[in-house]
Amino acid sequence: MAPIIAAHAAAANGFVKPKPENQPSCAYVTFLAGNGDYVKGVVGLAKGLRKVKSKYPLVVAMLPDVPEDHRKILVDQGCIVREIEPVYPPENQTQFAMAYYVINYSKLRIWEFVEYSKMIYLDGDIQVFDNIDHLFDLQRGFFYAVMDCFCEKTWSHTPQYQIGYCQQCPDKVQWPGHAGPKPPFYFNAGMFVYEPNLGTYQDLLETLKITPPTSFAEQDFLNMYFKDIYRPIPNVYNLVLAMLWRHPENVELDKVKVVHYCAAGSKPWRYTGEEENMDRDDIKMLVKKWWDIYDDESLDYKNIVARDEAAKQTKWDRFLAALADSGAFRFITAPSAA
Ligand SMILES: O=c1ccn([C@@H]2O[C@H](COP(=O)(O)OP(=O)(O)O)[C@@H](O)[C@H]2O)c(=O)[nH]1
Ligand SMILES: OC[C@H]1O[C@H](O[C@@H]2[C@@H](O)[C@H](O)[C@@H](O)[C@H](O)[C@@H]2O)[C@H](O)[C@@H](O)[C@H]1O
Ligand SMILES: [Mn+2]
Repeated sequence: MAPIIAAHAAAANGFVKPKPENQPSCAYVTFLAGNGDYVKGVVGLAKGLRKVKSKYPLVVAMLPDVPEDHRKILVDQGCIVREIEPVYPPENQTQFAMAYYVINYSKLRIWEFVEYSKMIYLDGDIQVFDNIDHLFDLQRGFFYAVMDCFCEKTWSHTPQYQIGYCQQCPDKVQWPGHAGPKPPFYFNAGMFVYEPNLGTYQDLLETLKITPPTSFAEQDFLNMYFKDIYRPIPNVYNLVLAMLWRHPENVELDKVKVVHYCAAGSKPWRYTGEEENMDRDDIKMLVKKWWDIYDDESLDYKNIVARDEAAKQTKWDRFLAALADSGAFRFITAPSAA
């Protein structure tokens, strides 16, 4: 099994470094492109992070093709919007697993956000159901993400799929010697813990110019680029939904902290239940959990701010009342100016 770095175990054995004072800031970051309905995903993510009481803001790396009204929706939900320019791979004949994956190379712009010392990237089709702020305490200098699964037909073009090998169950079908070296651990790029850095950012863009694009676009590219410092973290931090029917033995649903709605037909905001596997009870439950947060008005930023203001005012009123009761000060009513 991969040398999984379990964040909680890491904390237990002192692996997590104590936070120095004045630690530069951290933030969550997601990516939004187009005028479609992914904006709902980002609203859901912003509200989900608030529901789990995360201490950190959500930054949205936004392409210019996102309409102004979508931008306003996200600002009104407390998101920090950062406009980015698209990043395109070199000219190619590649058939991406999904045609729109070509825009996903623009995710690389988030390495330029050096006002943050560490960030957690989350796809817009991800929801955080338990607080994962502790991942910001993982040791610096590594790239943390959850291992992907090779069993969906989206992988049918790969030797792993043709051999029947998957890193999620490496003992089930061993990697055969005749197929060359066993592939290194491969992560799903829907969620990762990384450190923005201008040198890395420039090198990423330069390296991309000479890297032929492949089926999973920027996910393949990031796996190649970070393979020497990639450290797997437990599946609970990014449940790729296909795991539910491909590796149920690796999933304890009540322990899952982050759900990635990446299986075909599973995007909650356009869920019909008609695609393969979408009529499963666990899928229906997870889609409902997403909608429960999305529809919860108490999690809207404006209501949270209003509630915090009211709480502050109540505290101040109590303080003044206690001061008055203590007789420490006599409140003299000012003579009427009239
Ligand atoms: O029209 C689009 C397609 C994708 N995305 C962003 O790109 C990410 C990666 O795409 P997607 O999640 O659909 O890929 P999957 O994880 O399903 O393969 C999404 O989560 C969004 O954050 C977007 O904003 N608009
Ligand atoms: O642009 C490539 C995308 O590749 C990944 O999605 C895939 C991958 O996970 C496959 O392994 C699954 O089979 C498939 O369902 C899923 O859509 C990332 O989730 C996404 O953020 C993005 O990087
Ligand atoms: Mn996704």
